[in-house]
Amino acid sequence: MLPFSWVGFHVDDSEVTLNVCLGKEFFGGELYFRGVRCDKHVNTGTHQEEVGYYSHIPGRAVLHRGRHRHGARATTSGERLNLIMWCRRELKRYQTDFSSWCGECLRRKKERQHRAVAATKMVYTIS
Ligand SMILES: O=C(O)CCC(=O)C(=O)O
Ligand SMILES: [Fe+2]
Repeated sequence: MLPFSWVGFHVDDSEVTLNVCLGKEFFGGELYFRGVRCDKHVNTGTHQEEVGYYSHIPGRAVLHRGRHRHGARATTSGERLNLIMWCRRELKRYQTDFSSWCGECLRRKKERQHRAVAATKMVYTIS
């Protein structure tokens, strides 16, 4: 058993993480999620729609992207036992560019597209 009851905010060094709750009886220990990020944007702010929670249930698992920023709240009583599998393809093929998964990259790309469309509309309106 780990000598602490909470896990700080982080991303996993994995492409996909499988987190299986094995038991036992406990209160607390919820996971909180704050959006997928690449290395460049890992410390950027969280948008309201990216806030999510997952309460562990013994016998159930959650599968999430390693780059999905998360942490675990304190287990306030009892004992929580989880099996965590950090999964990725073989090391030499490990994907390090997560920009296509990153919520911040996607948001910025969308903003650029909107600005381009707005600029095009302005050109058509003026001419
Ligand atoms: O305690 C948990 O359920 C999450 C642990 C975790 O995120 C990790 O070990 O990477
Ligand atoms: Fe984790």
